[in-house]
Amino acid sequence: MSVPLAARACMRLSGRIQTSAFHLGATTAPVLRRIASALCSSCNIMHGGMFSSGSAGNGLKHREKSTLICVEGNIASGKTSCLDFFSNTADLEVYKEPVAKWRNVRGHNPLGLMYQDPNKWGLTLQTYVQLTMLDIHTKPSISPVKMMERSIYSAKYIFVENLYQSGKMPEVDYAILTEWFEWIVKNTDTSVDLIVYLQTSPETCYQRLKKRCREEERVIPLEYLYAIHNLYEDWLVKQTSFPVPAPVLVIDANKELEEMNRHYEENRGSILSL
Ligand SMILES: Nc1ncnc2c1ncn2[C@@H]1O[C@H](COP(=O)(O)OP(=O)(O)O)[C@@H](O)[C@H]1O
Ligand SMILES: Cc1cn([C@H]2C[C@H](O)[C@@H](COP(=O)(O)O)O2)c(=O)[nH]c1=O
Repeated sequence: MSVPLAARACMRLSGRIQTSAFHLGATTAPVLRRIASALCSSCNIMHGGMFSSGSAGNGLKHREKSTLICVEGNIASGKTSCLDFFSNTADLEVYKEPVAKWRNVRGHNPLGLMYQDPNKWGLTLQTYVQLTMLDIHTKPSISPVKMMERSIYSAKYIFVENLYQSGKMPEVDYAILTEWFEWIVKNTDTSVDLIVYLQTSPETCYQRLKKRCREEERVIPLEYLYAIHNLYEDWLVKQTSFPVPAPVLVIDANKELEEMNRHYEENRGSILSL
């Protein structure tokens, strides 16, 4: 078999494993998922061991292969609390959203600017969010499992999309962000192995947002959380809007913190793809 053919065969195998793993038994699925994530997503050829790294042939470095879990959900749905819960787990690296960077880049606050005037500053914030997400996706791992809060995919499919659909982002800004996004996804390794979606009602998030009281977010109305919620549901539950990059595990996250933590403990294995 020629190399391109072998690569294409690997690509098909990898795709099949990724999409069907959740229909398999509890013992087979994690093993297959690990095999799938050991396949290089840039050229879809197995590169030595499970945690090997290599060059994609275009000068860009691959992420060392580990299982990547992205925790997704609306604003204040409990993502950070979920990552906090798992943060002391052995063999797991946790990456929270770099909100501190979005609030302070060299003395500027793009998050605050965007909430004050989305038309003017949406592109600025989303360009920086995309960069910081890419940074986390491509960080070489030292553990077999990596968990990150949101992803480069939700930044684009949820937040950029919301700005654009609500008429708060000019078409040219949307086009430029889309060009950047498509280039990044094609030329770097942003592959994801599992999406954990914390599903909440917008009302629950609104209460938690008010309780957290982040200064920049004081202007957020309930309608904004509805818009983000609907985009998430279309993407991850109905799967009708944009490509879903990994199997999705949906968790009802409306419950109180204690109950959520109990649920995380009881379902540790499936959440961490073990
Ligand atoms: N299950 C829960 N029940 C009640 N309050 C919660 C729960 N999860 C998180 N919170 C609180 O809600 C706020 C937002 O939670 P956080 O984990 O920061 O959400 P996110 O990271 O999704 O924005 C915080 O004040 C947090 O303490
Ligand atoms: C990814 C992303 C986030 N934001 C905004 C939305 C919130 O105000 C914060 C993130 O806080 P959360 O409690 O972790 O949801 O950042 C954005 O405007 N654009 C984005 O792409």
